[in-house]
Amino acid sequence: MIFGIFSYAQVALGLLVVNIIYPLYRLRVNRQKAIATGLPYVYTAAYEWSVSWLLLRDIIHPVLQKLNLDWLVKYSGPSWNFYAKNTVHEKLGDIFCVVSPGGLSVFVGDPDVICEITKKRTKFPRPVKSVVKVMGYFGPSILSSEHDEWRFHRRVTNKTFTEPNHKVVWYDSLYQASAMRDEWISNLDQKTSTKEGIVFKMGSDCMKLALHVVTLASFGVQMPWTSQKEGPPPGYEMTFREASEFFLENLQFMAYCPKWLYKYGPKMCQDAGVAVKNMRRHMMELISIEDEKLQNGQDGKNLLSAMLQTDDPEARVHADQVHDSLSASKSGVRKDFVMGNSAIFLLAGHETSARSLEYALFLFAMHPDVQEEIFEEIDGILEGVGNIYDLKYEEVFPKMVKTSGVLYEATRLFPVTPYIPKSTEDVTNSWFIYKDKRYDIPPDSMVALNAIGVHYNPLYWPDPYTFKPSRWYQTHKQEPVKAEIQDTSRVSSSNFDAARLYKRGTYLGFGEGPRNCPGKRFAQVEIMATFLALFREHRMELVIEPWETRQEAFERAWGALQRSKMVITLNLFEEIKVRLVYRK
Ligand code: HEM
Repeated sequence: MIFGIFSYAQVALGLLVVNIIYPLYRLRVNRQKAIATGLPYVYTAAYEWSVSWLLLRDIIHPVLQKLNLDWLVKYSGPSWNFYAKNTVHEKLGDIFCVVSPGGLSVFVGDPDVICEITKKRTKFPRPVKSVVKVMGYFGPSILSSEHDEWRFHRRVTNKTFTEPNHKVVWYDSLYQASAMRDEWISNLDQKTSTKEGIVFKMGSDCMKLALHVVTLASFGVQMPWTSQKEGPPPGYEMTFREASEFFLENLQFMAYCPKWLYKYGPKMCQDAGVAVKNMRRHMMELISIEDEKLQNGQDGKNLLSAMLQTDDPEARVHADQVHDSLSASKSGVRKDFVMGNSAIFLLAGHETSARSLEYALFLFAMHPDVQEEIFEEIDGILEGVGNIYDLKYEEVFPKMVKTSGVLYEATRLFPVTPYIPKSTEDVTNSWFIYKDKRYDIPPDSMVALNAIGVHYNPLYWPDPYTFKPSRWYQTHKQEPVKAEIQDTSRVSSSNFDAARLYKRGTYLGFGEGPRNCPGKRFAQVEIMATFLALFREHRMELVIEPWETRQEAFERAWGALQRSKMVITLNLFEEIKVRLVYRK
C-alpha cells in the first residue's frame, strides 16, 4: 500500500488512464471533429496552445529529437510552421486540420478564405481567453477584447493614430537612429583594429530604439539614447524605463505567472509583481500629467493624450456613476481604458517594430545590389539637405516608396507572427467557403491564418525565397504576378502605401481585415526615418570572414535568419556580423 490508501495497482491504473487512455480518447474525439469538417488532417502529440506544452516544449523537444521521436510533434514543435513555410500546404493542401489530444487546429493558407475569416470577425474571434490573457494586465484593451467591447476600443484607439502623432514618431526616430549610428561609427573609428567596426548589438539596439520611440509617442516620455543613470523617484522601486523593460522582456513568463505568487513566490515572481505595481503607478502618474496639461489647453500629441480627449460615450464615466481621480480623468474619461490601451501600444509597438527593423537591416546588408537602388531614392531626398531634422515628415515620407518596399519585403520573409491566431472560441456556426464548398469548423477550435504559408507561396510571390523589395513598387508589367491584383491603398490607413501589387490575403505582415494592425503607419514612419538617418552617408555590409567567399558568407547569414525562433514574435538568436562603412 502507498500513502496507506491506494495500492500500486490502483496508482498504475490511474496513471494509465490519465496519461494514455484519456489522451487517446481526446485524440479520437478531436479526430471525429476533423473528419466532420471534410478537410484533410494530420496528427500531433501535443496541442500547440496548451500552456504546459508552451512552457515545456523547449526542454522536451530536444529530448525527442535525440530519441528520433520528434515526428510525434511535427505539427506543434517549436516554430514548426515558420520552418515549414509553404511546403506544408504543398503536401496537405491549402487548408488542413492538426489533430491532437488537447484540441483541433485548422491551418489556412488560401488567401480568399483568409479574407473571409477576417471579415467574419464575430464567427472567428481572436482567442482572447486562451492566448492573450497577459494583455489584460493593465486594464481592458483593444488586444484583449472581442465582439462589441473590441469595437469600442478599436473605434477610439483608431482616432489616436493621427498625423501629428506620426510627426512625433518621425522626429524622434531621426534623433534616436542618428544617436545609434553615431555610437556605431565611434566603434568603427576608434576600435577598428580590434572590432573591425562590427555592429555587435544590432538586436538590442533596435529594441532600444523602438522602446524609446514608442514611449515618447505613447506616453510623452522622452528617453535620450544614452541614458543617464537615474534612480527611481521617491516611493517607487523601479524607474518607468526599468519597469517597462522588465515587463517587455519577460512577457512570456508574466503571461503564466499567477498573480498570487507576486508576493510570496520565487524571486522572479516577486520581481514581476514589483514591475507590474511600478508600471501601473508610473502610468497613472503619466495619465495625471497629460490630464493636467489638457486642462491647461496643451495637447501632448501622444496616444495617451489623444485617448483622454475622446468624446466617445462608452469611454466616459456617466453622470450617474460614482467616480474619483483614480477611475476617471478630469474630463470624465475612464482611466482603466486609457491605461489598458496605452500599455498595449507599448507592448504591440515595441518588439514588432524592433524585430522588423532588425530583419530589414540584416537583409539590406546582405544585398548590396538592393542597397544601390534604395540609395538612389535616399540620396534624391537628402540632396541639398544640411540638417537631417529639416526633413519634413509630410513631404519626405510619401516619397520613400522604394525604401518602404524594404520593410514590406522583410516582413514578408520574416513576419513577426508567422501565423495570425483566430478561433471559434465561445461561438457556434463558424464556416467558410473554399472552392465552392462550405466547411463548418467546430466550436473551440484554433484557426491559424498561415502568414508564412502564403508569404512563401510561389503562386503569389514568384521566387519566394528571394529578398526583392522591387516587387512592391515595380509596375505590374515589369513583374507579372499570377494572382488577381488589388489596389490595397484603399484599405490602408493612409493615402501613402507602396504596396499596390498584391492580392488581398497573400500578405499578412500587418494582419488583414478589421483587426489588422492600427500601428502600421506608425511603424512605417519609424523605420523609414531610421533608414534615412543610418544611410545618409553609410552603407551596411555583411562581414566576410577570411576563410569564406561572399556567397558562403551570404549563405551563413541566410541560414541564421532561417533558424529564427518564435518567442512571442519571431526572433533571431544567432549572430550575423555586419558593419557600417562610409559610402561617400
Ligand atoms: C513593423 C511593426 C509592426 C508589425 C509587423 C505589426 C504587426 C501586427 C500584426 C500582424 C497584428 C495582428 C493583426 C491581426 O490579428 O490581424 C497587429 C495588431 C496590432 N498592432 Fe501591430 N505591428 C507593428 C507595429 C505596431 C505599432 C507601432 C503599434 C502601436 C503603437 C501596433 C499596435 C497594434 C495593435 C493595438 C494591434 C491589435 C489590433 C486589434 O486587435 O484590433 N503595432 N500588429
